Amino acid sequence: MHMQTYAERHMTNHAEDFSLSEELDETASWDETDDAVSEADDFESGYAEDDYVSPDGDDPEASTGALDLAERHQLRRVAGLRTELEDITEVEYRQLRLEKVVLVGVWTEGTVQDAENSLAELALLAETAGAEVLEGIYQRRQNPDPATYVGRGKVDAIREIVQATGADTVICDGELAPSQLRNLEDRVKVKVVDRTALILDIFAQHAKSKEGKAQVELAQLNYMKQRLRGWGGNLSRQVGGRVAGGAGIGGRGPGETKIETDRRRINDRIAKLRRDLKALRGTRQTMRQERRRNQVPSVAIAGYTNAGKSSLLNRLTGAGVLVEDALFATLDPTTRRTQTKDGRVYTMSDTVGFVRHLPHQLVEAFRSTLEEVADADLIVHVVDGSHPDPEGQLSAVREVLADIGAGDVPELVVVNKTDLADPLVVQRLLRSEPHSVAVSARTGAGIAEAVTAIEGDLPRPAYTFDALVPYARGDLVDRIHRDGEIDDLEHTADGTRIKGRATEALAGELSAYAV
Ligand SMILES: Nc1nc2c(ncn2[C@@H]2O[C@H](COP(=O)(O)OP(=O)(O)OP(=O)(O)O)[C@@H](O)[C@H]2O)c(=O)[nH]1
Ligand SMILES: [Mg+2]
Repeated sequence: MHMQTYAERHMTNHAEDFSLSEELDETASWDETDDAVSEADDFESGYAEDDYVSPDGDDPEASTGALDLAERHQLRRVAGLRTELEDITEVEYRQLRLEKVVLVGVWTEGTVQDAENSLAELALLAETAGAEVLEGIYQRRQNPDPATYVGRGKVDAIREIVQATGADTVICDGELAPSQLRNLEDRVKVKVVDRTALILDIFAQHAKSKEGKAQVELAQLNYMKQRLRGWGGNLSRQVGGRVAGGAGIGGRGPGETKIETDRRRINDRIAKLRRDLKALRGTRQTMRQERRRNQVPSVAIAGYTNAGKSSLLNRLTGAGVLVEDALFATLDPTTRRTQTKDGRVYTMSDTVGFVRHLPHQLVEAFRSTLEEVADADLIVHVVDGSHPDPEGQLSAVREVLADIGAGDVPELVVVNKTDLADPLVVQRLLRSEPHSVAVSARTGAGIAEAVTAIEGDLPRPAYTFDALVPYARGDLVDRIHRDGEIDDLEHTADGTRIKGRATEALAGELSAYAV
């Protein structure tokens, strides 16, 4: 898509229009307090039918393959409106149908450059979700307004921009309280969504596997549950008027009873998704245990979205994973078996990209996927050296890593896109990150060094041995090549004399031939 060019193409900086001196704003708030959802999740009730995910479904490790872009874009248009509950989720999330949007940010700290980067990222997210960005504006304020996010005086200015540009949606650069969304909608007269909803929408569009879809839906429902009442009134107006053409879904007036029903159904659905995910997790754990039993080392490629993680996996293993200039192209982890130069087998996995302020609902829902990162023997942390703020991306990723318990896993920083990046920036990153290499996944520059660094970081087999393996046991020699490390090998009259390191199981078998 439009990575580097967005800002030049579209962005209108209205920071000056919005006076830089903080308006001493009205402090009164006209809205009720945010709804707290008191109902506990009901794990026992729920639907008996098992129509969504089944534990024996997709192999979670199977490659999702190179997914055709056209096919994916089609997915977004297919609305499977099967039940009333799905009506809500589909309409609110999968089918946000953001067409023409105005972006609004509140800039509370950092430099002008930070504020612009943040809005440029929001624009990329919006474009990834399928929207056309008409205008991006931000306001300098000490804090977002508790009632309307931007200062109330500025809400009128936004309404004017919306009217002048013909936008149908306003996207705010943060996570807003339900009341803020409602108040803004009331005053700007079009749909208002926040960054969290936008990211959830992209995930919903991109999820392919059963597990991925279930994880995203769980995150969406948790997000929506807190906003039922907040959005109830506006929902019928928005959906009825704009999306559904006044009929069908939008025809329902979501009264208080309706909201209670919806809430109960959401809780039921959440309970079911959790059960399904637990079953899927079982399959995944079995595989992981299998790997661990055989002591196959694992490498997880992690990093900011669009850093080039999938490109690197392809370059290193020929995996053929989807690569796209879009945010969150990869949602379903792909694992590949590969070998060191001396023949040791290890696995390498691609993972979902991270982003600043990754919605906590997503971190929660994707926890089982992310746990694989925490479980890895090495994290290859890919960072886009050509991005305006690579250091910011490194620390945003490390925050998520710490959050999922991967803070202590050894890390190799791979500065990617050196073909595009400013060499001075690359040098700066290599200096500030002591354990790092620079590569271009596109041209292949630096890949050999990266491989050497990765192989050097793999855990070594724990047991040393010195054995004389008879020629009849060629199978053992093969296994030493695959699972062990060879320091010295010599063909003698009586067999192959090998010194090296092996896993516990292999060392046990070799003890019969110990010298
Ligand atoms: N110029 C250049 N572009 C690259 C390089 N590596 C990746 N890209 C491009 O960057 C974009 C993102 O690459 P991906 O490999 O999909 O990135 P990712 O980190 O897997 O992204 P997500 O899965 O969306 O989080 C694609 O357009 C790639 O072609 C590189 O070394 N140089
Ligand atoms: Mg990817």
